[in-house]
Amino acid sequence: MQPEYLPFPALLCSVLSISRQHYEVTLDPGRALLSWRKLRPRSVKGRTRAGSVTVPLTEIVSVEEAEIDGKYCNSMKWQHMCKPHAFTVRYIKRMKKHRWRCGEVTFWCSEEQMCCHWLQALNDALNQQTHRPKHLLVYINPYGGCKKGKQIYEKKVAPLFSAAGIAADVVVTEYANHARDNLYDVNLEKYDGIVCVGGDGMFSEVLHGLIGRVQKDSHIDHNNPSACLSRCSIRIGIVPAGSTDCVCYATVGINDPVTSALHIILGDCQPLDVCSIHHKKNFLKYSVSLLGYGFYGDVLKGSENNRWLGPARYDFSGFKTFLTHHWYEGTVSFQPAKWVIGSPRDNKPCTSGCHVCRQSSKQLQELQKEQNCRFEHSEEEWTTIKGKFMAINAVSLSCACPRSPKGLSPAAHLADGSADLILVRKCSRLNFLRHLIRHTSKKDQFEFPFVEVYRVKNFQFTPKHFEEYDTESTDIGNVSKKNFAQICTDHPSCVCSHVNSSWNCDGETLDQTAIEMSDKKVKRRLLLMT
Ligand SMILES: CCCCCCCCCCCCC/C=C/[C@@H](O)[C@H](COP(=O)(O)O)NC(=O)CCCCC
Ligand SMILES: Nc1ncnc2c1ncn2[C@@H]1O[C@H](COP(=O)(O)OP(=O)(O)O)[C@@H](O)[C@H]1O
Ligand SMILES: [Ca+2]
Repeated sequence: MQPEYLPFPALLCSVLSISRQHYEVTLDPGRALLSWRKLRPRSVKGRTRAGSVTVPLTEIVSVEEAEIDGKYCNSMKWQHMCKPHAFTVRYIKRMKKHRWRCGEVTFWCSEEQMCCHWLQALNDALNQQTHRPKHLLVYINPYGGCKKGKQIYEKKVAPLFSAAGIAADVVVTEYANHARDNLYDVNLEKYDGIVCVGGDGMFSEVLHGLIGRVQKDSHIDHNNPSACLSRCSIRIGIVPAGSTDCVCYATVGINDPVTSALHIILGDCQPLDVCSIHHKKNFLKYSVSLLGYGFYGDVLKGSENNRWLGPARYDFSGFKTFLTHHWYEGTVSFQPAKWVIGSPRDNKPCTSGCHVCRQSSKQLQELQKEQNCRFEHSEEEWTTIKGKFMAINAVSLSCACPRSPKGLSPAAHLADGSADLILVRKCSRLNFLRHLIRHTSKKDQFEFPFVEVYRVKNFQFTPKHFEEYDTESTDIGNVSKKNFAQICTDHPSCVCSHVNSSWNCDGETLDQTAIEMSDKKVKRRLLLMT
């Protein structure tokens, strides 16, 4: 049978076979769809099965000529054909809860010419997807999460990359910060994207390497809190293999390596807010997920010696930290993010293509143009709150993760240029437990008199003992440490070890407790391939 073909990109329609059944197969370049429909639908219990499948061309993973083994050639079915020809299409199958799988279908053609024509048309359609990566640099942390990063990549991700014709240069890290250091030397122009196989800590390492490298190449001093950073044009993809995986979960909706690999193959792209943390004029770190003092800082500190427990170290340490029930005194000051159109109390989570992010970042860009990027000098009011806190959390995204599917701030936006600042004031142990439990249910965790949440563009925190013993010295950390040591010597029986907590910055402990965080957006935005 001759295909009704017209020159590409006209519609292509043929009768082909799938598993010995005849199907009408249509490639509609105008609507960017590939569909197949059974020609003789079978009746099951009196009902006719539709037997029709439609796949957007943007969701085709690969197209290749099928291997035809002897079994098929000798089968009765194909004896009437002098030589059967077939091609296989791999495509995205959407499952429940944002999970993706790779579906596969082999179409059998009666003639070689027809098969070639279909292969040509489908490959032309795939070649038009120019945003798809062809060459990736992959960093695997073999010690993250359950120590299965290498296995996950080799078994679940590499075969998909290879089927999609993606070349990957793989580096299995040998020490912490190996990937970060490597990114300063590597020829980035060779790659369309970087993939990190690991958790939030590993993502943060790659992010620091990439942002740092780009700033170094552009001679930008990241120690200057008001400097406008150069934009990174290369994307980072995450294959989840860590303990929390909240960057992956909050962007993709699930922490599943196959789903992430498929998003990477399609070249999906999600901008992400990145904030920078400084202590006086010294750059400390960037953060994309949680910057937490008090409860989450203590959970992280307590988990460090129990890394052998894998992801369970956080549960163990979380339980112990909850029992100790420490609160910390200090001053938080912040400026609200006035350009945003959403609020942390909204009830819609941010998803890909979110209009709140689009609108907010448009308004932010206009504001930045007006202010010529000098955010720190804007005249807007600072709100100052002095108090005793169980936890101070600043999140640039929801921080949804398997432990808390809606996250620390369910309505936080991935790319609106703001962070949500959550203040949990000193409260009873029972009340704190009620607040924590709400993270695991649909109930509002902010609906307590001791919890406040603000959408901010920046904030500063000074622990009480820094306020009292701070000097004008630039080396504030050392001066305050000295003073702090003195308090402890003066009061051997006091609870000084509990006077200060530490900051948990995307799973890393910061050396400083007095910090300034600013969320400059747009210029610091990375493209995240998830
Ligand atoms: C009684 C039930 C209480 C349940 C409370 C659940 C609250 C969970 C909130 C989780 C927030 C996670 C924020 C993410 C932080 C990550 O960046 C960080 C590093 O991740 P990784 O590199 O993958 O290890 N993870 C953490 O700091 C762990 C926090 C765990 C808190 C229990
Ligand atoms: N080969 C390695 N050995 C030890 N630590 C490493 C190695 N590679 C990366 N790291 C560090 O491990 C930390 C945690 O990694 P991550 O993948 O986030 O695991 P987890 O989610 O279990 O914390 C990161 O801060 C990263 O810098
Ligand atoms: Ca945000």
